[in-house]
Amino acid sequence: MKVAELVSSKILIADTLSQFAVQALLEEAQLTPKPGLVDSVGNGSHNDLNIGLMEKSAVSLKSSFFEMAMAAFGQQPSQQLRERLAAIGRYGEQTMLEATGNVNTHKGAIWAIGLLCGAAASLLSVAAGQVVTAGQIMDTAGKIAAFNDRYMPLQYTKGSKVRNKYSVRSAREEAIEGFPSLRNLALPAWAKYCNEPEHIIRLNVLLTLMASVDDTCILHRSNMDVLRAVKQQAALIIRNGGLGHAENWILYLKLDEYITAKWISPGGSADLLSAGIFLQKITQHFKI
Ligand SMILES: CC(C)(COP(=O)(O)OP(=O)(O)OC[C@H]1O[C@@H](n2cnc3c(N)ncnc32)[C@H](O[C@H]2O[C@H](COP(=O)(O)OP(=O)(O)OP(=O)(O)O)[C@@H](O)[C@H]2O)[C@@H]1O)[C@@H](O)C(=O)NCCC(=O)NCCS
Ligand SMILES: Nc1ncnc2[nH]cnc12
Repeated sequence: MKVAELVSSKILIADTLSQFAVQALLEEAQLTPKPGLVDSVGNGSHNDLNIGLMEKSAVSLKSSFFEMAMAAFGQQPSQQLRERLAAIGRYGEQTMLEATGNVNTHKGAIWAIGLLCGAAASLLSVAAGQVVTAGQIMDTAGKIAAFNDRYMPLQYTKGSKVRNKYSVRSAREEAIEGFPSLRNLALPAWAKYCNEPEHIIRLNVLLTLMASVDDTCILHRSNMDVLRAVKQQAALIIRNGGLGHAENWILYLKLDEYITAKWISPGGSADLLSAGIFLQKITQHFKI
């Protein structure tokens, strides 16, 4: 392949990946109704968020995802790649805060989708016609995340406060372990409910994640008992066959009432849902 062709194919792939990333964020935000989360009809347990802000945030992140894909082309997982993606990720966080007037809309999603975007670009640049699976993308993302970022500023984040208090799998471990919640729960749930309408599949995937994820957003605003109660209620709906069954909407309504009463938000599960939508788009488009 000539240099000009190579550069334009890289740009095309990076553009496609970053478009998919933004679409995944938009589709997660617009999925309705979601308990405690912003959706098309309400702001969930958030005084400072709304659907317009979520959409603005998603669109603002396009160039950051594009840069992450470009940075990863032709690269194997390495400390250098980890640090490059981290610098772009921090720039993305800044861009998000500027777009939203300082409200955190997508920090967890920038992390998860940013790593997956870089991993996909890295694999697509060497695969040239070979099969690349969602599993390989998650493995590669995990390997990148496992490298140390020497330039990470010391921040006392909500996640770090929760990690000091409880032994949990937060956003950090989720990525380093190669996204077990996506791999073992979300993607199998997609396959299991594949004959349902798309919005029901996605709500069932969200519930599947909520039944298991140690969501530091929930833990930071409440405690382990509340997280356990959320997990149990979400798991019950899934055990009963999910939201394709009309009678389970009563349980979903109860879960929503509980989440609203406790004023909590499953933001970590929402991020993993958008990461799952992103992987689905990649695998469908690149037929991998
Ligand atoms: C490694 C980082 C993810 C930082 O992690 P850490 O845990 O230290 O930091 P947090 O600031 O707490 O952010 C983590 C966000 O990840 C989401 N999340 C939570 N639990 C999980 C989980 N178990 N698995 C996966 N993901 C999870 C969650 O994001 C969503 O919630 C956000 C709203 O959160 P917040 O504002 O904190 O809470 P609210 O209650 O809404 O606020 P108030 O209204 O009360 O004020 C929302 O944004 C969702 O996205 C957590 O917030 C990583 O970010 C990092 O190191 N970044 C540096 C750059 C980098 O290295 N990038 C690499 C390449 S991209
Ligand atoms: N829809 C949503 N509402 C609130 N926080 C979120 N974080 C990610 N998606 C979210």
